[in-house]
Amino acid sequence: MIRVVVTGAAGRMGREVVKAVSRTPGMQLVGAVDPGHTGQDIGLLAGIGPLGVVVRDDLANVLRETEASVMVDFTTPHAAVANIKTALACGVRPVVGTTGIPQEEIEEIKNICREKRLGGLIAPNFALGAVLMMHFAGIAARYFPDVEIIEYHHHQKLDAPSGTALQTAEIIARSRQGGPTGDRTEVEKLDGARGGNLEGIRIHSIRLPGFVAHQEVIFGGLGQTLTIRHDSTSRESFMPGVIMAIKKVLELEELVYGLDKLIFG
Ligand SMILES: NC(=O)C1=CN([C@@H]2O[C@H](COP(=O)(O)OP(=O)(O)OC[C@H]3O[C@@H](n4cnc5c(N)ncnc54)[C@H](OP(=O)(O)O)[C@@H]3O)[C@@H](O)[C@H]2O)C=CC1
Ligand SMILES: O=C(O)C1=N[C@H](C(=O)O)C[C@H](O)C1
Repeated sequence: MIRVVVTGAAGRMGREVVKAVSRTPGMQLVGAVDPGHTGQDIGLLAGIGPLGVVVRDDLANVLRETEASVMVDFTTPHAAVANIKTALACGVRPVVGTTGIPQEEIEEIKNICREKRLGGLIAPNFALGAVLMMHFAGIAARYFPDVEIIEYHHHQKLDAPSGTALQTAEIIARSRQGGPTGDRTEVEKLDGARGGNLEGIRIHSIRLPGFVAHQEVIFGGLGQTLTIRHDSTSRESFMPGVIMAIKKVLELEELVYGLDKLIFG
């Protein structure tokens, strides 16, 4: 039985993880941490009826008392870094979906995992379709060096651009030969009109009610465009990836970044 603690358990993603873990054979939800909801039954918060797991705010004690083997974190960048370090100190493997964690923190976490020979996973997107979108974008970039990314998210998202857009741009930058074609002499008449710029790849972030998580990667060529689009229409889309990561992290002895490494090797 894989014993799982969820941090950020009362949040939009945390509640979905609570439901998914609770209905997965071979897994047991043993703890829930979310400081704003202490004392409440997490099953009731997640809308699946009482589970007898009460939300707490003392992660280290929860991890030790429950003898957890995996912690799943969907919180904020600052909280996630502290939670991951607490988990590793307790010998618990982190599976992390929180985006916006600074690169230097990821490097430090990598070192802790290596020293302790403990596996961990940080993935900016757990939806299989999004992982494939990034993979296909990497292939297309070999043939189409001109590309821009548009990502669309719900209006309560804290970070921009999304972690997925950043990972997509990094994959494209590694895959394409050189930068965009031609000289650009454009003038930005309104600050930000051309979006963010990661290694010459423009990223545009839309935030509106009505969206969950969506992205288009648009390649432009001579007389043609190629658009690769992924839509998460519900947060259930992330759950098969989260469940897969909980199982696979037990076999890892280092920190892995990106679900693609577990899927494609
Ligand atoms: N990798 C992926 O596939 C996906 C990643 N995400 C990422 O997951 C993160 C969370 O998203 P979402 O669920 O929408 O956000 P929410 O704001 O709905 O949930 C975050 C929860 O974490 C709680 N929290 C804050 N600090 C702590 C702490 N120290 N310990 C435990 N819980 C804490 C918050 O409480 P309070 O509100 O009281 O502060 C809140 O309940 C974001 O970074 C988002 O980008 C989202 C979807 C998919
Ligand atoms: O905040 C979200 O909702 C999402 N965040 C992740 C990201 O930043 O890429 C994954 C997905 O896009 C949903």
